[in-house]
Amino acid sequence: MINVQDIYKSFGDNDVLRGISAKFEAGKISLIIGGSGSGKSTLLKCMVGLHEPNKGKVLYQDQDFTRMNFEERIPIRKEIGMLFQNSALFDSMTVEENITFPLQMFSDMSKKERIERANFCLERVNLEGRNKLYPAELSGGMKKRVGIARAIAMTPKYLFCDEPNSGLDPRTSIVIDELIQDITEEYNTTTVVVTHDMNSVMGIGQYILFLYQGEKKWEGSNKEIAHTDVEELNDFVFASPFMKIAKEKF
Ligand SMILES: Nc1ncnc2c1ncn2[C@@H]1O[C@H](COP(=O)(O)OP(=O)(O)OP(=O)(O)O)[C@@H](O)[C@H]1O
Repeated sequence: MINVQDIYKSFGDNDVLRGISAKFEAGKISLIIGGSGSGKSTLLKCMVGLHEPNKGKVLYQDQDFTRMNFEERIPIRKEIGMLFQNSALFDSMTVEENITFPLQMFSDMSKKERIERANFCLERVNLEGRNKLYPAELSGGMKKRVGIARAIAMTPKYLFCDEPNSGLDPRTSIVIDELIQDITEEYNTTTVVVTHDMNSVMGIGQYILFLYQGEKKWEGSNKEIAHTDVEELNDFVFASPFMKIAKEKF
């Protein structure tokens, strides 16, 4: 469980986050949604320590991450897996080297153990046998899956995904969503996803946090979202003609 309490973050006179509180539970997928510039990525970065909030706390279980120094954060950082927006694979490394990289950095596994773990993770994302390929030889969806394999290599307790569906076709997006869902359930991870993808919202949004101009405007589940009377949320989620039709069915 990650507990975010009253987070404020400004860049100069730009007040980006204004008093955000939310609970992200283990074994559940939590989505952060909102318009462009509403502060989603900034919140994610405050949660993993890439930004320091001006005020407020981020608690991992009961441990106050915000108060910790670099050294004190290391054990929690080791429990965090991250899937970045562009997959952020190292182009000069093979798939296997990309996946074993965090293990080499943060674990005391032998080379043989690291390769076994890479094979297991590749199998988990249905890319078995692709060890020796380079990122340039992979499709966008395959890169995301390698990114997920790398993110789960250390068996993380916390999984953060920034726009996991960006640039993917709808079918591949669903495959990625299902994979994130399966991993969350299998390993009981606390999974936090920043997304613009309304299919993901309706499909896997067990907890949804809607940011509007740096404030929490709504929170709830995908079951509840279709019945919201929050105007800004309705305008955001059900903006497209397709989503308008989908809303009637819920
Ligand atoms: N490092 C930074 N320095 C200065 N301003 C920043 C920085 N990072 C983000 N901002 C500003 O914070 C605001 C929110 O940005 P953020 O990236 O969190 O939004 P977002 O909701 O993730 O948007 P998008 O959906 O477009 O990715 C923007 O006005 C942005 O310019």
